[in-house]
Amino acid sequence: MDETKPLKVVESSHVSPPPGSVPTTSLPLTFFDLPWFPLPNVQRLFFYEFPYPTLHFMETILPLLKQSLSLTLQQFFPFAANVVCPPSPGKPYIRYEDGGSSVAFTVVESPSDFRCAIADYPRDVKSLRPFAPELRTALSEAKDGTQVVLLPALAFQVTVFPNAGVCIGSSYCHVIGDGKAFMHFMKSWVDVYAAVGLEKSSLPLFNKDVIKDPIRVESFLLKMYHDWLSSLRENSGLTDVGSEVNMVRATFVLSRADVERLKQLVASQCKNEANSNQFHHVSTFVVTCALTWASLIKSRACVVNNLSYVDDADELYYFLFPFDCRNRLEFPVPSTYFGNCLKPGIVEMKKKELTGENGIVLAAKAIGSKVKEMGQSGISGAENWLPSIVERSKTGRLISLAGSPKLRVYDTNFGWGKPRKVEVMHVESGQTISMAECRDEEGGIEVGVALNKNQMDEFVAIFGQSLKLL
Ligand SMILES: CC(C)(COP(=O)(O)OP(=O)(O)OC[C@H]1O[C@@H](n2cnc3c(N)ncnc32)[C@H](O)[C@@H]1OP(=O)(O)O)[C@@H](O)C(=O)NCCC(=O)NCCSC(=O)CC(=O)O
Repeated sequence: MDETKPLKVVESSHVSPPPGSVPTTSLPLTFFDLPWFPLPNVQRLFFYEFPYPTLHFMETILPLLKQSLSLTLQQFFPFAANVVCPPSPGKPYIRYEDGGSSVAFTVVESPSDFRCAIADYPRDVKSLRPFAPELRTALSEAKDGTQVVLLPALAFQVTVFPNAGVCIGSSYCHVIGDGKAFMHFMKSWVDVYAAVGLEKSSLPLFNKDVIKDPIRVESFLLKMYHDWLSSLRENSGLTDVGSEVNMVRATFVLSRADVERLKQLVASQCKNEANSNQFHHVSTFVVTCALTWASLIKSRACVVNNLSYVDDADELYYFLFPFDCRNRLEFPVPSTYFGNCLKPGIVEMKKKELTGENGIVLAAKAIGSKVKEMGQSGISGAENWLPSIVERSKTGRLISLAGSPKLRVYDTNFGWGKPRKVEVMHVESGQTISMAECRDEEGGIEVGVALNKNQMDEFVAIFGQSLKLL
């Protein structure tokens, strides 16, 4: 059932803004953009029901899809550009060239089962890979003869499952922008496709000067960038998202009622505390992260402790989540700001707390406090953001979060219905979980998880049991 059958390439092309519509332009990168160089590209798959033959898609949908993409790229030109990576001591930057920059756009046909592709149940992590486009790093020669690495910003692959569905697979370079910037672009594409047009007030803002760097974090991050570039040249390739054998991925859906019950559980425990008058941040996001993180560590403990007895109850586990800083800093950054504007929130808890009876409540309190604290701290301590992630990820006990219910990925409706399923590929590393709003119920939430088969069995049982006991 998980077997993926070979694809047939139907069309291979490139889409760029209309010729002459965007002048050749360079944009600098900020200290929010630089940390993303070593990280994998973001691959997001949007699956739609489309019960028509491939020819129907090619004749009635594809021309307008490409034309509207071209017009949208005119407003979001960095997504048609490259990140230029010069050797030390050069600084990387974004470069768009009129007549030279474009987005790879491929159409393929798949004989695979669409229902299997959009399923929630655990499936081999490899089963979705054929639907995600690759972004290929290139080498180019600068005017002075030095070789520079070029990272393309974005690529699309549309997969048609004849008489069943289509998948718009995207791959973008995180250095260009974060999830908010990417979803701003996707929703604008939908509006242009539907001939709604783009409001001037909702156009992206490319002014990188809005990001202030009073403590010069950039200089430290540039050093890290040059180290990364050297290793890239030595290994002649980008870091791959490695994944173990026997890894499966699955989606877990929490209904609005599940979320409400979780919130009540946490709120009632907080009320019983001595400092009950203290405000606790008990949002949908917080309780969902708490349930998932606690279930993950419990399931890992079940699998590991079956194999050997290890006294690691005091060992620290880490949960990393991104915090969108737009409109939340010492200086104004508008919500339409294009680029990266995320800071990391890291929560740490002892294994015995997370896996204990009260693990979900303790995790919710820890994550909620961190969200609250981050809302007040602006960019202070920015020089420690990256080192603290690197240090903790070395332990193998760091789980990070991709996506957010606020990105509203299911609003990406081109006119043939909202997506049946949206998936984030790099969940498959097993170190990252994904989160999105629930497709079918306002207030519900979806979580994407990948684990080895044994741990997934435990996780399914623990996660389900926790919800039942609420
Ligand atoms: C730090 C946070 C995760 C914390 O989220 P919380 O929901 O706990 O807290 P909050 O202050 O934002 O919201 C609290 C309450 O206010 C309401 N609320 C506030 N703003 C809202 C909005 N824009 N839309 C809907 N609801 C909103 C909610 O009802 C919520 O309660 P309730 O929910 O209970 O009703 C978030 O603020 C945030 O920054 N999210 C964005 C993260 C992001 O951009 N991730 C993508 C990373 S890029 C990436 O990973 C790559 C990619 O994805 O492409």
